[in-house]
Amino acid sequence: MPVSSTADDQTADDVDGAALPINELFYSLQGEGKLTGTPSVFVRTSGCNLRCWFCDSYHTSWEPTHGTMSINDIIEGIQSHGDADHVVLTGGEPLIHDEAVTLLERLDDLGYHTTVETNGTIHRDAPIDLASISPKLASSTPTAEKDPKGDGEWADRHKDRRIDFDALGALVDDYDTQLKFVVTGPDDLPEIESLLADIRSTAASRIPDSDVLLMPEGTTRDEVDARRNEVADLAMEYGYRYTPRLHVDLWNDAPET
Ligand SMILES: C[S@@+](CC[C@H](N)C(=O)[O-])C[C@H]1O[C@@H](n2cnc3c(N)ncnc32)[C@H](O)[C@@H]1O
Ligand SMILES: Nc1nc2[nH]cc(C(=O)O)c2c(=O)[nH]1
Ligand code: SF4
Ligand SMILES: [Mg+2]
Repeated sequence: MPVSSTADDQTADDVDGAALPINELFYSLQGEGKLTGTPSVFVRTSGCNLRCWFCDSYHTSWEPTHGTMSINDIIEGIQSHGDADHVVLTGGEPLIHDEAVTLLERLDDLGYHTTVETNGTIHRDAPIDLASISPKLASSTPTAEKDPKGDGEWADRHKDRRIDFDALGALVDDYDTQLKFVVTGPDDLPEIESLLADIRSTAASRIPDSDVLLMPEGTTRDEVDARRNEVADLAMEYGYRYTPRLHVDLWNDAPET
C-alpha cells in the first residue's frame, strides 16, 4: 500500500466522494475470535483514538500511514478475492471514520458477512454482522516505561478514553457481539470480571460467558508461545472462551496476514 499521507484522529479527505484512509487490504484467514479459520478479506483503516503500548498495527496508531481509497476502489479490491464472502473491517479504529458506515452499507447490499474489529469506544448505526469488541484494560496503557515511541504522552488520553459504557452497551444491544480481551497475565482477570459486570448491567441483552473471549497478548510467535497456556488455563478457570491468534501461529508477524 503506497504511503501518501498520515492519519491520526482525523477522518479521510473526502475529495471525490466517500473515501477511507487504508493502511492495507488483504486476503487471509480470520485469526481471532468465533470465526477463526474463516477465509476473509481484511480492510485495515488508519488512525486510532487510543494508543495501546502493545498495538500490533503500529502504522495505524502510533505512526499512522495510509493511501486514501474511494469506497468503490475498496469494494473492487474486496471483489478481486472472488472466493471470499466474509469481510473484516479493522484498523486502527475503523469506527472513528464516518465513511466506515457507507462501506458497511455497500458490503451489506452485496451480501457480504461483515465483522468489525473495534475497541468499543464508539457506537455507529451500520449493518454489522459481528461486532468484535476488544475493550482495552489498564494493562494496555502506554506508560512512560512501555511507550513504544515517546515518554508516556498518550497515557492520560488513553486512560480517559479506553472505556465508554454507553458505547459498549449500545454495541452489545444492537449487534451480534463477541467481547475479546487481550490478556497479558492473571492480574487482568479481576478487571475483566468487573468490566463485564458493568457492561452486563448497562446492556439490555444477555452476554453469555461463551461470547467472552480471552486472547493472549503477543505480536510474534515467541510472544504468543510464552503466554498461550497461561491464558488457556485462565479461560478454563473463569469459564470464558479462549481464542488463539491463528495468523501469528501460521505467519508470525508478517504484514498482510
Ligand atoms: C489492531 S486492533 C484494531 C481494532 C481496534 N482498534 C481494537 O483494538 O479492537 C485488532 C485486534 O488486535 C488486538 N491486538 C492488538 N495488539 C495486540 C497484541 N499485541 N496482542 C494481542 N492482540 C492484540 C486488538 O485487541 C484487537 O482485538
Ligand atoms: N488473520 C488475521 N486475523 C485477524 N483478526 C483480527 C485482526 C485485526 O488486526 O483486526 C486480524 C489480522 O490482522 N489478521
Ligand atoms: S485500540 Fe486497537 S488499533 Fe488502537 S492502539 Fe489499541 S490495539 Fe491498536
Ligand atoms: Mg491484527
